[in-house]
Amino acid sequence: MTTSTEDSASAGRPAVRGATPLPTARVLTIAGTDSGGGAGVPADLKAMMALGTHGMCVVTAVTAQNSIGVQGAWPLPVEAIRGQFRSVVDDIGVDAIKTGMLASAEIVGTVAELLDTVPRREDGSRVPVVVDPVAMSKHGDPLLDPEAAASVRSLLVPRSTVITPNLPEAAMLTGLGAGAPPAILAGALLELGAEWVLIKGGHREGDADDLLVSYTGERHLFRAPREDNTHTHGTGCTMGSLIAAGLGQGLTVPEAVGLAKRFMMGAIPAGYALGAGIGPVDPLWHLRGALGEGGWTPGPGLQVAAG
Ligand SMILES: Nc1ncnc2c1ncn2[C@@H]1O[C@H](COP(=O)(O)OP(=O)(O)O)[C@@H](O)[C@H]1O
Ligand SMILES: Cc1ncc(COP(=O)(O)O)c(N)n1
Repeated sequence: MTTSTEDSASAGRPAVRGATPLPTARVLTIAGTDSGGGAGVPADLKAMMALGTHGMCVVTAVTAQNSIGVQGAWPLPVEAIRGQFRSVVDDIGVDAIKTGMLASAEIVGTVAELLDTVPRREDGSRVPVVVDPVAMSKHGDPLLDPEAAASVRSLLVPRSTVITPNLPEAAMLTGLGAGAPPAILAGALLELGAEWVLIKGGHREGDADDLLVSYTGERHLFRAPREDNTHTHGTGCTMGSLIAAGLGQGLTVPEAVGLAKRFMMGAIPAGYALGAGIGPVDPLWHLRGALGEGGWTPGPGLQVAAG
């Protein structure tokens, strides 16, 4: 989208100089909201924007949530989920999709059905789908009905390009203990039909290493030291959305995970205190320096000419 001062349609209006580059990809999150702004849809949209993509959302559930916990959760009727999805996909289109909190077996089934309606890309390949199998908040509050785990396993895992469980989620989906080695957990998820599995290391002891494996036997270990910051609300949502943003821009799965992991190493130390509990990770950490001491000033790409 470029705005030209010569454009006759803009005659008489203030001229906007400098082209605003088109976002490089349209990325959709299908997830729950977090009224506290730290996880779920707000985190996803911030992360998608952080990598320069256009973020969009299909809200599955509304949560009353803050730094202390989840005080309430209201799944939306499936018609509302179908309606949002059709609005986005049928007009705007999508280059990558990420799923987060899906709340119930009925919603998981609806989302699986909707994913099958996404048009293929020009080269005939499927639009990549990142499945973050959100089951519980950092405070330990449930975000998925226990009986819905079976639907995630049978309907969503086989439709994923990459599934990104933390250790407890991997244990829930495989029936193995959270103490099982990441390679064993990943192998069991590949058997359920995932193309790629990323076992995240946020919940383990020691370093925050993440293991990525593919059904073809490719294996990558993304190593990172554990940051001594308790303000990690939204890390999983942010990571999944960054991966989707990378895939939407044409990166391979290992490239997108590598980019996301490097980006998280800036976002996690920048997590900040908010409320009395766990504050949010900061997907926009890289903009902070640019804001300057005196507050925001227009950058060179956005200059509004006088009159
Ligand atoms: N304290 C930490 N230091 C460094 N990396 C972390 C930390 N906590 C989480 N991560 C990383 O953040 C990403 C999200 O993981 P995780 O926190 O396990 O997800 P979730 O929010 O789903 O539980 C992973 O790359 C993980 O390794
Ligand atoms: C709506 C919603 N989606 C996902 C999470 C998980 O995020 P976290 O594990 O950081 O609490 C959450 N708390 N709320």
